[in-house]
Amino acid sequence: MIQLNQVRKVYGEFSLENISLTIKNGVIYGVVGESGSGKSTLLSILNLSTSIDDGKFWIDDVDCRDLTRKQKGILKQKMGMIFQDYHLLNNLTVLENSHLPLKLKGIKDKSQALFWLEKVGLLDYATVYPSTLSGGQKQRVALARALVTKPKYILLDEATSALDEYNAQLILQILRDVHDDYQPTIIFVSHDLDKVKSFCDECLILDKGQIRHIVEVNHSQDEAECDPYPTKAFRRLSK
Ligand SMILES: Nc1ncnc2c1ncn2[C@@H]1O[C@H](COP(=O)(O)OP(=O)(O)OP(=O)(O)O)[C@@H](O)[C@H]1O
Repeated sequence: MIQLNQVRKVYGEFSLENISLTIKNGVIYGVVGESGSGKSTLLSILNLSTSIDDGKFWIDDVDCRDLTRKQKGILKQKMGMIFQDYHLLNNLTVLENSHLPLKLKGIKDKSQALFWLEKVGLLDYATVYPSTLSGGQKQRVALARALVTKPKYILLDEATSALDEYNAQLILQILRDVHDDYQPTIIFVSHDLDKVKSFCDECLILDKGQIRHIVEVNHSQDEAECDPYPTKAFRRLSK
């Protein structure tokens, strides 16, 4: 479980303020908001890449404010991350990129990396280098790399935004299958409201660095039957 209590992060004129939330184990949690609302900043806090300026923050009951390098490493091993710009290593092949998180754990066996490359439809590309791939293919390699350790937390920063609808749906379907398989917690940052509404169980709406609303998404409920405030907020954001 992830808990934030009154978290604050300041970047010059911009600040994330009063961020208090609980992300329960196994939930698919959306973070949505306009450009510059602080979505990536929040994700990089959750990913332990950015320190907080104030407030409290726990992952699995571990206080994340003053972690040693070793403690951070242990928590990070529970995470698989997809970055907005993929973060693939261009000097490694597709297979080596996908295998990297296992290699860092001392696991030489590449069978899991091959398994995930097949899942994302890129087995034929195992020996090529990322620079020769399309954006959608790079994103699928990033997905294979994020999933190869079977992480407890899967963090996705605009993982589908740069993709055509076919590739976006492919990635979402793989994530749904993974979620059905072992119920990881998935944190899905996006400005695409339709995808957040169809994919997530719960959704945080960020507005200028502050929580505007936390919405439980009821997939069986018609929008007209939903609480009018979040519906309005969704509409405003979708303009
Ligand atoms: N490392 C950094 N150093 C300085 N300012 C930063 C840093 N990271 C983010 N910011 C600032 O924080 C604000 C929020 O940025 P952030 O990337 O979190 O927003 P976002 O909602 O993810 O936007 P987008 O949808 O465009 O990716 C912006 O004003 C940005 O310039």
